[in-house]
Order: sequence, then structure tokens, then C-alpha cells
Amino acid sequence: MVPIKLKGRAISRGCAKGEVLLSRDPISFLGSIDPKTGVVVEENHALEGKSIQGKVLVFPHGKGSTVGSYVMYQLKKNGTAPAAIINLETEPIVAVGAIISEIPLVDMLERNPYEVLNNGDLVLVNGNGGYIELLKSETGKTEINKTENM
Ligand SMILES: C/C(=C\C(=O)O)CCOP(=O)(O)O
Repeated sequence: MVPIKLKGRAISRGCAKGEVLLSRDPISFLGSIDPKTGVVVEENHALEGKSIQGKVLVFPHGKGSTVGSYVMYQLKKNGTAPAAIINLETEPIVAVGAIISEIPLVDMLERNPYEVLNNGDLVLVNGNGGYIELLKSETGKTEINKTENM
């Protein structure tokens, strides 16, 4: 048996683990998130009312203003930033925000993260090696046979 480890593209260096928080909606860090609390304030957003603080935040990509990069930095300075980020495909605003804020970020995983990860899973994001690893799963499954298709 081997751990469930998905290779991707390293966008922002560093290594962090945390509980998964999944959003199928894109995120505009300017406007969607309160930088003081880390709570999503955008009306009708999939994560409205939820805190991203300390989470491994999974979302497809960013949206909105370039000021979002700076809001990510504010979140980090306020201690309300996510521990790490996983994107389907990162765009430049979130890439810059993660890099200047030293938030590990990996995208373009070899498997669709929405098919593999669940809210509450414990995941390691390695932005140095460009991979994620499932450490504890809500389904109880964190390892697969070498030959097994997930
Ligand atoms: C730098 C900007 C505003 C400010 O200083 O508050 C403009 C940001 O432009 P976007 O079109 O929102 O990226």
C-alpha cells in the first residue's frame, strides 16, 4: 500500500497541513473575504459564513480585483490566512498573493481534487515538491495499492 499522493504544479513554496475546505466557486480575495476574520462574506458564495483560517483551501481559481493579492497578504499578517491552497488552475492574482504571503500553493493535480478530497480531510500541501498528500480521510481511506486506480 502507498499513501494517496497527487502530483501537481508548484506555484508557491513551503509546506503546510490542515483540514480541507472545498469551494466549487472561484474566490475574489477582495470582497469575498473579511481579512480581519478570514470569514467568507460574499453573498451566496459556496463558503458564505465559513472561515478559511488555517484551512487547506481548495477552489478552482481566483476572480476579481488585482488587489486580491494584497488582501491575501493582509490575511497572513492578521493570522487569518489559509494554511495552504489547492487550485484547479491558479491565475496570476492568487499566485502573487500566495507567494508574497508565503502560503504553499499547488495546482493542476493529476487527479481532480473535487473527486478525491472531502471537507475535513487532513491534507499536506508541499509547494516545494509540487504535490499533496492525504494524511487522514473522512472516508477512512488514505492509502491505495500501487496498481489501484483511485
Ligand atoms: C490599484 C487599484 C485600486 C486601489 O488602489 O485601491 C486598482 C485595482 O484595479 P482592479 O481592476 O480592481 O484590479
